Amino acid sequence: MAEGSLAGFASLEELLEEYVPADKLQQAKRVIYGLNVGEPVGELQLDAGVQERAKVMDFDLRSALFRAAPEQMRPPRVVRIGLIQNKIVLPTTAPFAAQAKAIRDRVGQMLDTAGQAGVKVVCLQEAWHMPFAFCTREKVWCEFAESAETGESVAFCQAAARRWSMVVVCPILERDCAHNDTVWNTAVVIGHNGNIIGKHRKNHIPRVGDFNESTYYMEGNTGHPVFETAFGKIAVNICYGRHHPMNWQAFGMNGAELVFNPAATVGDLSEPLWPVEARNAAIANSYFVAGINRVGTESFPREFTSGDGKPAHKDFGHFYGSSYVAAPDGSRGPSLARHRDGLMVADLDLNLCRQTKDKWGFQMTARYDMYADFFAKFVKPDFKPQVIRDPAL
Ligand SMILES: NC(=O)NCCC(=O)O
Repeated sequence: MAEGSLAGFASLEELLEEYVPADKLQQAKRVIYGLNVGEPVGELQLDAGVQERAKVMDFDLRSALFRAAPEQMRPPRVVRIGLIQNKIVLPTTAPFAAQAKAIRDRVGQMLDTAGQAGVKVVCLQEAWHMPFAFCTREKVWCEFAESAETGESVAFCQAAARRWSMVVVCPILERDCAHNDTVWNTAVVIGHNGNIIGKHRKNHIPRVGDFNESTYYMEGNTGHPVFETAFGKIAVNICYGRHHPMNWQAFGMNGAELVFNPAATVGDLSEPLWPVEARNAAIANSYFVAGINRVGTESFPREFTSGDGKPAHKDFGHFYGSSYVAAPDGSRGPSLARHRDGLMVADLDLNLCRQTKDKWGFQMTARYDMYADFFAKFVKPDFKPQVIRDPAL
């Protein structure tokens, strides 16, 4: 059985396809994956050359096609997006520069395949240019941090953006030299001309399990920016920020049509949450969400503990990949493999965002003023929870 697979399968879809008879599978999928404009989410016919590259370069290649209803007053606004999940290439004991270069070389293969497939906006996984060493609490890993403006990984993505006229979302460990060498967890958004449009710093920093990230960086100070690109209004909610509904909501209120969630999370902690959270955010905020999770198991040279009673160990556990796209109408596409590098290519008709708003009206039934009032009270030291006690107790 392939290491890191789901009981020998690349994904839950593959497992279901093997065991559920075709007529019943259709019904099961309708309930589990939803319908997009009344139909199962489609698949793209990707170029044979693109498929061949994925085979030769040994990465998973999957696709999804999300439609919107035709409108009389607006043409369709279809954008082709790409999600890339990747393992580290060299062991974490290798020289740091060699590790970083090997990852760039590997991700470059998938970025170029995305470009060849006609992708116009691509997003990489959280801190894609390095091992996710934040479990260790060792400060040596800060050496991987780089400038969001001039860093090597950013320059590498800028070159890919120029080569393919493609927006690239490049999540890095950032070193802000202009502010006294401060370290941040940041996504740099690169325009299709290779220019830097802006950056977003991770808003919510985990303190759960081995995710000892607060040893390295603080909560971000960039708010909830939406980046207006040539291909749509996009935002980035970095990993653990997906557990915070208001974080998602603020990106939506600033006008996002597509929110990427570059992540690094492991099976034991969050696998059952993963298929729910991006999809729920897409539904609640009437925008598309693309979740990209790291893949593979990364072992570190020295043992660490996280104060949770577990014996000292050298790895986080398995990063389960399973990147996917969810649509505002509640439908979702297939997952990339749980155990392999992968590229997801998806066509999204962004008209579906406004159509869903018009149908469900969440933006008009949200009662923002009521909640603004509640939160204003909640953050005051004299806040008293509104609890009405059963007088019979
Ligand atoms: N990278 C990161 O924030 N991971 C936290 C774990 C999780 O949110 O599943």
